[in-house]
Amino acid sequence: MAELKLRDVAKTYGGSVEVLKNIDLEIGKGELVVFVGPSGCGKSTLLRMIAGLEQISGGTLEIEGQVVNDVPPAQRGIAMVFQSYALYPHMTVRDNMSFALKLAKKSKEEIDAAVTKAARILQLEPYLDRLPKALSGGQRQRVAIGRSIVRDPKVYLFDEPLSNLDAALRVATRIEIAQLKESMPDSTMIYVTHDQVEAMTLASRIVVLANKGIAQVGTPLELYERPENEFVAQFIGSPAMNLLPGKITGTGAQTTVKLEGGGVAVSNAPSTEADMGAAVNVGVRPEDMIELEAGDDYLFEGKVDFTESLGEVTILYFQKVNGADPVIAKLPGIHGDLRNKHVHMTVAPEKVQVFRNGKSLYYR
Ligand SMILES: Nc1ncnc2c1ncn2[C@@H]1O[C@H](COP(=O)(O)OP(=O)(O)OP(=O)(O)O)[C@@H](O)[C@H]1O
Repeated sequence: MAELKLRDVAKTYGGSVEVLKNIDLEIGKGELVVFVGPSGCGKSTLLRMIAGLEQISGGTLEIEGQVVNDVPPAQRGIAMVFQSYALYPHMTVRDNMSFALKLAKKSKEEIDAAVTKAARILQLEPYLDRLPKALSGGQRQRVAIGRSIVRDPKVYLFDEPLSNLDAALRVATRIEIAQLKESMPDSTMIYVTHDQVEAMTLASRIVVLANKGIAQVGTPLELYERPENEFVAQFIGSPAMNLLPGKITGTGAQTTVKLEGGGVAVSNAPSTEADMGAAVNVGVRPEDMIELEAGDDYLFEGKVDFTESLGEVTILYFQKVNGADPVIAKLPGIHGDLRNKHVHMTVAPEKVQVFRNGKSLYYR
């Protein structure tokens, strides 16, 4: 049974500002689902509605088969971890972690057992008698997580828990969260982030929110390899997927597209005769482009305008054509000065996406 079920959920602020609509989503027990999307798309709003901190304007939210739209936050069996740790500054780590259980009038033995267990999972045992001010940012975030673990919730909600940490600590804490999830395989977690690496590495499934709704739900690799639409194609991955306009010239199990730039793309995405001649965008990830000797069948050719050498990869920005975004290629390793060089590129057919009216041919 799904742990969490959202049916046709909507959110309107002040009776007129519609932020989310038609949200249908099921989250299974033990999943770690990550919400991503552009700023202001409603990620936090959706999380807060699940927590009960925000009224649901339409549709239903079920937790373990029970509609909880009107159930107060404390009775939903949910714990939320915020980006600001919201620890009580005058209480020790142990007291911070015990607080909710004391309020719930649990016995001292129960509280001690829960705190000891959470402290062990989070490696906080050496710090139990310290005040929050004597902890690092990462340790404070672990205490905040510990406060939710002791309550043994059905669902954990994380709202950008790592965004206040510096880069190195973010990586370390991200790995800790992945290990924490592994140590609690039955716990269901929902996680909001801006960070693609967090989404790709932590999620069992990613929910991409855009235009008030869900643009796609899938495993990280499904979203990367088979984006359903141009929005997801360009949102997941960095630099973003190139979109090259063209017309379909061959249909069947493979689709051939003659590109406006002169090249030809062959994709494993299937098409029908009705697609013949249709205007489409061909999607190609910068990292899938392979340099070709001139003269072969190329998908793209252009003059390199600018390069960035990152050591492990070199990013090529091609000269813009007709004011469109520059085409970008990412080549492994270090290259000599490629600026102004005329380069031909190809891409393997299984890596080529074709979008008609913004929607992938793979999803028909
Ligand atoms: N109390 C409110 N009244 C009116 N509009 C609101 C309210 N709270 C949020 N909004 C609007 O709802 C939209 C979604 O906000 P939300 O914070 O959920 O987005 P988000 O995806 O989490 O954004 P970010 O990534 O920037 O944190 C925004 O356009 C925001 O301005």
